Amino acid sequence: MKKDLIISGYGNVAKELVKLLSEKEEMLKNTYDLEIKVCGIIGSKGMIAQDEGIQLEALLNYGNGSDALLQYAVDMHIPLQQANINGDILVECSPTNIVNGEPGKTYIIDALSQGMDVIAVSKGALVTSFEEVMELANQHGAKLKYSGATAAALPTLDIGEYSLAGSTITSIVGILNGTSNYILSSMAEEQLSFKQALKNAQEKGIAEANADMDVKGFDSACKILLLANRFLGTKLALRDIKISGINEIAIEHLSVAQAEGKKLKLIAQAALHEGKAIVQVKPIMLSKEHPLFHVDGTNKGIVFETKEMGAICVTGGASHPRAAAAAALKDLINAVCLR
Ligand SMILES: NC(=O)c1ccc[n+]([C@@H]2O[C@H](COP(=O)([O-])OP(=O)(O)OC[C@H]3O[C@@H](n4cnc5c(N)ncnc54)[C@H](OP(=O)(O)O)[C@@H]3O)[C@@H](O)[C@H]2O)c1
Ligand SMILES: N[C@@H](CCO)C(=O)O
Repeated sequence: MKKDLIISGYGNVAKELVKLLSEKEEMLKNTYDLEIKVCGIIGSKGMIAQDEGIQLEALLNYGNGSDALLQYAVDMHIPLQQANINGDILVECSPTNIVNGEPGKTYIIDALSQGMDVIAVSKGALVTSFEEVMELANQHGAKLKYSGATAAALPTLDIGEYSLAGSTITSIVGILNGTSNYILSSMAEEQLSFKQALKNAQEKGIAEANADMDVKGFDSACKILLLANRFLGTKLALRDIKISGINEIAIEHLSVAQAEGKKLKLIAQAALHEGKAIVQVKPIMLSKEHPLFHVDGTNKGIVFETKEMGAICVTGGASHPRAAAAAALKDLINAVCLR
C-alpha cells in the first residue's frame, strides 16, 4: 500500500516523525506492506512539496521550523510555496491553540474535506471544534485519530476504544502532562527551583510553545476533556472544567506532602455523578496506595474505572517528542492497516 503524507508544523515532534519514517522505511514495508511518501511539509512561512517525495535524510541535515524548510527548498532548487494539502494522510503537528484551534483547524478541515485521513498531534482543533471535525470526517469517510493529542505515548484512547470496548467507563483519573509531573518530581526529589525545572522541561522539548499551557493545567484539561467527551458521553467545552495548575506550588508544599509519606501530583479527573459530569484539573496529594503514586518525572498515567472490568491502570508513556512522533506513527499504521 502506498500513501502520500502531508505534515503541517515542522517542529520537535514532526522532525522526530520524519526521522522515524526514514529509519523505519524497511520495517513499514516488510511488516505492514506500507510505503509512506512524505510529499509536503507546511511551516508558518510556507510549504515544501515534491510529488516524488521529500528527501528525508537531506531534510534531517537542517534544524526544524520554517527555516529548515526554507534551507531545504534553496538547496533542492524548489520554491517554497503556499500551503496546499493534497495527499492521502495529514499529520497535524502545529502549535496547540485553545482559543480558536488555528492554524491546525484549517489544515484538518482542508484535509478531511478531501477525504484524507487525519492524525492530529495538536489539540486545538479537537478541543474547540470536535463535533465539527468529526462530522466532516464521517461525511467524507475519512479517519481521524488523535493519540498524540491525548497523552501521546501513554495509551489512553486506544485502551478506551479497543481494550474497554463494550464496558461502561464511570471515571477517568490521570497524570496527563509530562512537563508538570517532571517539574513536581524535580522540585520534590532534587530541590530544583520551579524555574529551573521548567527550563529543563523546555530543553527536553516537551513543554508547549506557551508553557503556561502546561503549568497552569490547560494541557491536562484539554486531554481529560477529549477523553471525557469520548468515553463518558459528555459534550463539555474547556470552560466547563475547573482548572488549577502547579504554577503556585513551592518546594514547601512538596515537603509537607513528603513528610506525610505522600506526593503532590497534577491530577486530571472526570466522573459521572447522578448523570452529571464532574471534570477538573488540580494538584492533589496522593498516598502511596494510589495507583498513580509511582508515576514520576516525565512519565504519565491513567486509571479507568469501569463497571464490568474494575479499575484499569496504565503508566509510563513519558512525554518526549520522539515518543509523541511514535504515537502518531502508531495512529497512522492503525488507521491505514489495522482498523
Ligand atoms: N513536544 C511534545 O512532546 C508533544 C507531545 C504530544 C503532543 N504535542 C503537540 O504537538 C504539537 C507540536 O509540538 P512540538 O513540540 O513539535 O512544537 P514545536 O516544536 O513548537 O513545533 C511546532 C511548529 O509549528 C510551526 N508553525 C507555527 N505556526 C505554523 C503555521 N501557521 N503553520 C504551520 N506550521 C506552523 C513552527 O515552526 P515555524 O513557525 O518556524 O514554521 C513550529 O516549529 C503541539 O500542538 C503540541 O501540543 C507535543
Ligand atoms: N506538553 C505536553 C506534551 C504535549 O501533550 C506534556 O508535557 O506532556
